[in-house]
Amino acid sequence: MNSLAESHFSAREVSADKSAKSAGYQSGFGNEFATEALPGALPPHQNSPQKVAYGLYAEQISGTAFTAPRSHNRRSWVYRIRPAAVHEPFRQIDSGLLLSDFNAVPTPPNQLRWDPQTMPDQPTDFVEGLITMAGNGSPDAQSGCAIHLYLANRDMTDRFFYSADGELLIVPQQGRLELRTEMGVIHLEPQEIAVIPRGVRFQVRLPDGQARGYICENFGALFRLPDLGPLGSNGLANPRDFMTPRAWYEDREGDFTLLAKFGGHLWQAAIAHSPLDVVAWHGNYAPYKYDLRQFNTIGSISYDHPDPSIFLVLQAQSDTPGVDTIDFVIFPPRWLAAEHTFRPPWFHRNVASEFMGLIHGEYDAKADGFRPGGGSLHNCMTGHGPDAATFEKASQGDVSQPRKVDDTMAFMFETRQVIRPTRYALETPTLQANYYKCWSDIKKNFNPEQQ
Ligand SMILES: O=C(O)Cc1cc(O)ccc1O
Ligand SMILES: [Fe+2]
Repeated sequence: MNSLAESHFSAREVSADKSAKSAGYQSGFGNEFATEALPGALPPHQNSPQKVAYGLYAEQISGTAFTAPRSHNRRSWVYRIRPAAVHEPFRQIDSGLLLSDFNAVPTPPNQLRWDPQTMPDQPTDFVEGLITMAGNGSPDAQSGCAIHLYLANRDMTDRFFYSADGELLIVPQQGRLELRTEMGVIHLEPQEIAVIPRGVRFQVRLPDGQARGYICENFGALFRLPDLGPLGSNGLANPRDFMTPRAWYEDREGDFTLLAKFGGHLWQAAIAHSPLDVVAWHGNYAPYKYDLRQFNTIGSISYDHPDPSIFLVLQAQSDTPGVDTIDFVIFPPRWLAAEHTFRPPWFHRNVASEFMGLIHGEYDAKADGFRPGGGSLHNCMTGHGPDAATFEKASQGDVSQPRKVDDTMAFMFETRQVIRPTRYALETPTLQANYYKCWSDIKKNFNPEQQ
């Protein structure tokens, strides 16, 4: 129960309303949550009574097939001022740099790396500031993902958005976000992530005036926590650290806009009320956030650098056991203790494809050039690994003592299918033309006479 339920803003008042305090969070991953902003708004023991308390409408939102196994089944019941159906017809609008067609340009097998994008000089909200960098699969196939950047410097006040194409994994890099969703408010800062489920309407406000970050739009099976296998029953991202907002609503009327990403395109409809009007809800299909600093990092305490699957936060499973369509992996601060070992990531080529971003600090495989807010892409079987400077340093240094890798947070969207950069990503001046040269100074050390 919360006191924010009485947030009845007029359209004029809302611009003065700088921040909707969160009504708090409920803890746990994929739980059956139940939350009401007005006492007694949730119907007891049934979902769809003949009349709902306070004159609310009952509505279900399903995120999985009705018949999905119970362990995967996700749906919620929302009790709202007006049903989601109440709005004018949608018409397609220009989606700018936001897209979901990844076949327009051939994908080179090159190592690719981008500098951070600079903030727009025009007022730009979260949706206007979406730039699709790469992706695979399609919303139609309900498999694959789009990798977007967002660069925003204007609050969404009268505009609301949802993606019917996929759930949105939001990774802030700079600036806090206030995510006002149908199911409650999430306050998010860099080093935290949020997931907004497919279809859930929301708007983004910028407490710091501007914000930049990354998004993985997951077209396929919903993100879930990985199994832990021999690690046992605890570790990696612990379920209790996931936070889902409590119900919060506004009763606000005006000339508003509802934006939908649907079938890879952007659509717009007039709506005369705020769709953030859910007074109570229950179920297991809801937005959540997670603080990456809570990750229980596991590593080698004997020898050799393990595969990065030990850093897996969330996975989107495919139909093939053990093969995910998307792995969301992080490289958080951690102790390196492996002896007689080359401690940074080794040289490698993988069947999976890897888009990396840097939230904060430095990444231990790259001495320089990989900057916070930038990105890199190493596709299926593309050779990569430590740059020449990192190799020199790590193959000479003392590895008899543990060393802390501190003050860093990098992440990877790793996918089963090749990640195809967009035309924009291949033509933007932020693409580093000389990235491949970070391996040019790798020396030939081979000497058959010396073991
Ligand atoms: O390419 C990268 O830096 C990511 C990565 C890290 C690691 O520790 C092992 C393999 C891998 O792809
Ligand atoms: Fe890699």
